[in-house]
Amino acid sequence: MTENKITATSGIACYSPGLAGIPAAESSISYVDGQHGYLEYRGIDIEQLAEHSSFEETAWLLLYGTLPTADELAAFDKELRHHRRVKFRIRDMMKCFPESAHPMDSLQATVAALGMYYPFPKSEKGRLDPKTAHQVCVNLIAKMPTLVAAHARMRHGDDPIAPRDDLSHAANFFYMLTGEEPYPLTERIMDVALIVHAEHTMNASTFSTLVVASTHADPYSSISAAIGALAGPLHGGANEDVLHMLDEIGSVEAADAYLNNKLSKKEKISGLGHRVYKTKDPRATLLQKLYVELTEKMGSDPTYEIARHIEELSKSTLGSKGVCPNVDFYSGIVYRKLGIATDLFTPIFAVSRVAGWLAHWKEQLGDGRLYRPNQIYRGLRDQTYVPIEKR
Ligand SMILES: CC(=O)SCCNC(=O)CCNC(=O)[C@H](O)C(C)(C)COP(=O)(O)OP(=O)(O)OC[C@H]1O[C@@H](n2cnc3c(N)ncnc32)[C@H](O)[C@@H]1OP(=O)(O)O
Ligand SMILES: O=C([O-])CC(=O)C(=O)O
Repeated sequence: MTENKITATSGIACYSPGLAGIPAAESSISYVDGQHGYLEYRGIDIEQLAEHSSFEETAWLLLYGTLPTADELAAFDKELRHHRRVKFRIRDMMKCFPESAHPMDSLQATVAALGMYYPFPKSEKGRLDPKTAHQVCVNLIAKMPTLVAAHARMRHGDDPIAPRDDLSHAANFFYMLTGEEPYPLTERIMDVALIVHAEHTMNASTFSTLVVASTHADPYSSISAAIGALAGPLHGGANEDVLHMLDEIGSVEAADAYLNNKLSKKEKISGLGHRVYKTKDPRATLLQKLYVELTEKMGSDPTYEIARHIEELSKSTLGSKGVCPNVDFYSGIVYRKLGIATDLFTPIFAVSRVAGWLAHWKEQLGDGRLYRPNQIYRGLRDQTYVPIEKR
């Protein structure tokens, strides 16, 4: 059989597993310097945005390329507040989901369902009509927090909490999740977490958005696909796994043995490593600072000490490979400190990242081409069909 195996390589320039290092688009939305641990949205350092911006303003920056004027920001904020509610039929549909459903699965399904209620005009598929595109962006950015919070409550038999239009995006999300209006520090921390997760070049979920969008499928399908990709433990799902890992380790004293055991079995440590960063992810540094800020008011807890110890230990075992904490390493520790359930960490990531996904969707609609890469065929050729009785 092996002699019949052939490799058809015609037209294939090169093959890079996981498309590592292969540009999949030209984009002007964000920039990463993976050697120095540097990230910019539209040319602005993420640290400056974390310090001075809000999620609403950052979302506009990503979507429209420049910081909004005061009037633009006020109008955008008003639109977002206005579109937070979701139709009761969507909530009824969610009531039928299993209580054990993972919130990312619920979010993926409900975002796909939104597309049935807000059909994308067929005449505009593949052509950017700025007004329609803007409406899609507002609808998804405004409604995704409501969908996440509604599922989080309904799975416990509680009624969803209606969004409030007197609260900021971050404060309203926290309020719908917990039933409590956040303290100013909590609101700021949620806001910064949303800012720093909003965009990250050609990551797997953004690429998924673009692959689906490139067929001129509707944007809700594209974002639903992106949510599916983000959920995986090698991508956004790692923020949940980090907390499971830290809980499993249980104490600083047990961290060394845990790490060595994992590495001896060649298993990956959640929250460490990145395709692009070969140093500590700047977002991990920012999220760690947020946690420290929180502890000044609320005290620290052992989970953080275990995480810090893992980071220290990994410097000697994995540092030479450039494997360092990524954005998912410290985010869950922050969310847990705010009283948020572990399986909601990745949905929070999605609520933020939808801004980046939509910015890429808009950018590609302008002049994108169908994604249709090649493959290296390694199967059989010229086989003859054998009738079933002769096999
Ligand atoms: C928002 C985000 O998506 S951030 C990433 C979230 N994902 C995680 O935290 C999951 C854990 N990390 C990983 O699985 C990986 O680092 C990924 C998937 C993020 C990146 O993977 P790749 O770019 O394909 O790197 P690759 O797997 O080739 O790793 C290169 C080397 O570093 C090692 N390595 C990478 N990550 C880790 C890790 N988390 N733990 C231990 N070793 C690791 C690999 O074993 C490999 O070693 P080798 O050269 O001796 O074989
Ligand atoms: O860029 C990546 O591959 C993953 C990542 O950090 C992100 O999406 O935020």
